[in-house]
Amino acid sequence: MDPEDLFSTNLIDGTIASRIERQHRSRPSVIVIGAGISGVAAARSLYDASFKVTVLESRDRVGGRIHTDYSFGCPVDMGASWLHGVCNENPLAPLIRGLGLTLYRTSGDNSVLYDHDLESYMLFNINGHQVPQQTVIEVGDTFKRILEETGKVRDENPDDMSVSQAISIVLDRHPELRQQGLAHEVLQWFICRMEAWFAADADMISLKTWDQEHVLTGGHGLMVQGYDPIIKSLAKDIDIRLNHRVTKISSGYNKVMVTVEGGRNFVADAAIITVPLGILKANLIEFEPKLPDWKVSAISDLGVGNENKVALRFDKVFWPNVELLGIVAPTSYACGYFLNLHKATGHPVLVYMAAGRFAYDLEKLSDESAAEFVMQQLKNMFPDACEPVQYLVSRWGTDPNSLGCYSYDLVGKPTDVYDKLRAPLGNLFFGGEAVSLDNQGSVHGAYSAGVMAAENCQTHILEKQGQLEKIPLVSLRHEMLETSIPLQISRM
Ligand SMILES: Cc1cc2nc3c(=O)[nH]c(=O)nc-3n(C[C@H](O)[C@H](O)[C@H](O)COP(=O)(O)OP(=O)(O)OC[C@H]3O[C@@H](n4cnc5c(N)ncnc54)[C@H](O)[C@@H]3O)c2cc1C
Repeated sequence: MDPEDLFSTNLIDGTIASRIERQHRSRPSVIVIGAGISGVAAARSLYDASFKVTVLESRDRVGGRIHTDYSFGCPVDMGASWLHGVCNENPLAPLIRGLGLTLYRTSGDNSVLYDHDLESYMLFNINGHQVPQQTVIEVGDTFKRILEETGKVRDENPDDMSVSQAISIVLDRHPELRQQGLAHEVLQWFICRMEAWFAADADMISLKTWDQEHVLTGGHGLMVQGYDPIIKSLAKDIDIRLNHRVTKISSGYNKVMVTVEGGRNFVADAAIITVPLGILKANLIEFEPKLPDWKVSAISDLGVGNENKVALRFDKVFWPNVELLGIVAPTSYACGYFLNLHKATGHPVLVYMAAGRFAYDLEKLSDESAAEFVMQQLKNMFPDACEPVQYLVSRWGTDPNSLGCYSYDLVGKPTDVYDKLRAPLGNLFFGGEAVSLDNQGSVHGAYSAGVMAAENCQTHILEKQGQLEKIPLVSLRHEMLETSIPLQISRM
């Protein structure tokens, strides 16, 4: 009998528990909830260490917020697309090297303004007039100055405030930094780019922590072949049950019982929870016993942002050969930009990216209306723009499997929120991007968080079974991938 069937009665009585105990004694078992990068990384580590691993995934695909779509005939990442930190210290570097994947670097180490260098922009106003590059550079410098000045505001104020509040204080103190007319619109565009980094509006972003992230060196690189090969490689041979939406997690008797939609139960020695923070915030999974108050507070004290993409495939390229085509406007909400995938991958694809409240508003439109809206923006810049052959629209904010795109620090976030989020509860362990030690909101952060949760889970189980000394905790597979093959980077 399959161990999970033993629990179809929904009861963990002494008899059943002891039978399960006997079945599992030889090989420790773990259920991983969620088959995003964090879940598959956790599962991979455990599988390579000879644990019995079952991954339960609500969607009909693996990858989660990594979703490389191939319907255009070329890879288009509708979720994560950049590797933040193109360097050997990036935990994903061994995998990327081993799989021979190429990176297109959109910015180097000195890029202050997020994942693009200033020279790769071409900006237009709402009437389609190109913004002189000199204005872009000058306002970019002013924006850096404003951000530096917000550092002083932070030092003076013990209490946290939003980045937009701090910018207002700086502009009141330094009227010479205020911009007028077109320059004001360009400044709003830089704020829009900042908001895209956090996937939240500037009035939601914490002044205390916005620049405190430990960013890896090497700049930012687009995954030319998409992120999907990494997921596929990690997921190879793992028992992943798609269309298994977890509704309840019960822990006790040194066992965890996980219930999926439809009532089927799965049982293991421990579970690793890697569902997005948005799912935990929405209480879509019942915990038995209930999560302690400190865990519930940690879940609510961290923010989840939203970002959406509208990808357009054309049959010819009618736009200039730059990486970003931006639209400046009087407010950051009304600004926008397209990522030119043609420059990075050679395919005639533009990807419009929207973040924060605007990303939620975009989800209120049908796919067709979203594509029309975006095309109108493009036609303002290029009146001769042709219609797209195909389009794709993401809906990360309302997708019941994600409910947001990634976590960010809310104003006034308690300092120990990450420690509390990642803290295990008996035989329940927590992975996912939001519990990453240093790089929340990223793929490599989610990966490391999954590996770390797996290591903690392994140690916990082996300690309980008195086997800690007998089994090595190191996964051989990753050591094998530590080769001297260099990262393949275009646009150095
Ligand atoms: C639009 C967008 C752009 C991004 N850009 C970048 C980028 O360029 N670079 C970067 O580094 N990061 C980027 N990110 C962030 C990155 O994608 C995430 O940090 C990372 O993929 C999260 O991985 P995860 O495993 O923690 O979560 P997920 O990938 O969300 O995995 C969690 C899994 O749990 C599943 N699940 C949910 N509920 C249940 C349930 N009840 N039962 C079972 N399974 C469930 C989900 O379906 C999902 O597969 C972006 C994200 C988005 C959305």
